[in-house]
Amino acid sequence: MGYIFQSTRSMDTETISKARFDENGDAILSSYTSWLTKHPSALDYFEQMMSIAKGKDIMVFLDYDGTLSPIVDNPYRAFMSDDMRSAVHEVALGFTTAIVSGRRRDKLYEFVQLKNVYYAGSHGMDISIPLGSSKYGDRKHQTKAIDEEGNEIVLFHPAQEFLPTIQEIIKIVEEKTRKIKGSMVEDNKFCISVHYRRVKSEEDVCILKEMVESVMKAYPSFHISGGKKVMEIRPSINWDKGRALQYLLDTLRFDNSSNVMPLYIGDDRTDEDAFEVVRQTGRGFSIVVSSIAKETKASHSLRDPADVMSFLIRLSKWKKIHES
Ligand SMILES: O=P(O)(O)OC[C@H]1O[C@H](O[C@H]2O[C@H](CO)[C@@H](O)[C@H](O)[C@H]2O)[C@H](O)[C@@H](O)[C@@H]1O
Repeated sequence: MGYIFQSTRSMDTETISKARFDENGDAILSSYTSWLTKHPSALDYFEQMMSIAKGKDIMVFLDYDGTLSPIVDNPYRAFMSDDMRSAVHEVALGFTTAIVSGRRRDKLYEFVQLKNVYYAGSHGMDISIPLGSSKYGDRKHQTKAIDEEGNEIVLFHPAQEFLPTIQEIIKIVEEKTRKIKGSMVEDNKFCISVHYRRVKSEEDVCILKEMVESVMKAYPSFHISGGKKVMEIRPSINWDKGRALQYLLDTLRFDNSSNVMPLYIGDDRTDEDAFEVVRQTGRGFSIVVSSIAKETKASHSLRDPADVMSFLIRLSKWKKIHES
């Protein structure tokens, strides 16, 4: 049985230990306090983190839903607050910053509306970089293009060939699931999200899942992964948010790439791939956004988007002090 996501600020230890699964279906560990010793708060450990980062080129990676905007019932209304936008803007003035999301890139830009950050949509399967900042080479799946404002950009689309099939799947899944009240199919361009947050009964959720699974049997080159009350239909290519992070580190122009330190903040299962890449680089910080104790590869934690904002504000202030 699923567990309703709830801030642990209002929960006592006994309540936390009774909870069993979060809304991803991931096990909730018994004690948040002992979990914090393994994944300390990035706010409490800020000074320690920055003493390690001093002299390095931090590159900031941010997930969107559940990290920069709180989880809400309607995915089309997951707005970012102006204060959060301004915090991200300030961070991006001091550090190279990218937003890596399951959302389609154009939608992500509509929400974030910042010109000084890089965008990787569709779980990293849609990356856009201005030509001038890209180490543009003979890399597969890269093409030059012109954006809406006439700027030369480099697009990276490793799942381009799947586009027609994705549209076909969307039509079939929409048709099949139409009767499940509250369900919603979101076209994320290179992947598809089937939402069930607003489906009232557990029985309907099961029927919906079976419907989607049965449709997808005819599409063996795709797989379904889970997220927060969502089924994510993705092409089965060797690409994820971790690979996207690596791509951005490799592709953006850094004078001394061994001096670059990735800092990734995310809340969802798909962010774990990026946490793993950060771990493998042997430098950098991975921060999970969670108010419950759960299995994660992240080194640090923050409770919720409000904590993320405080962290970002502190980070840009730190940068200003250490620049002067
Ligand atoms: O990688 P992310 O930026 O975290 O995107 C993951 C999915 O987020 C969105 O869905 C989630 O947030 C919605 C709004 O709060 C919520 O209603 C839904 O239940 C969550 O699963 C987004 O709509 C998906 O397309 C993204 O794949």
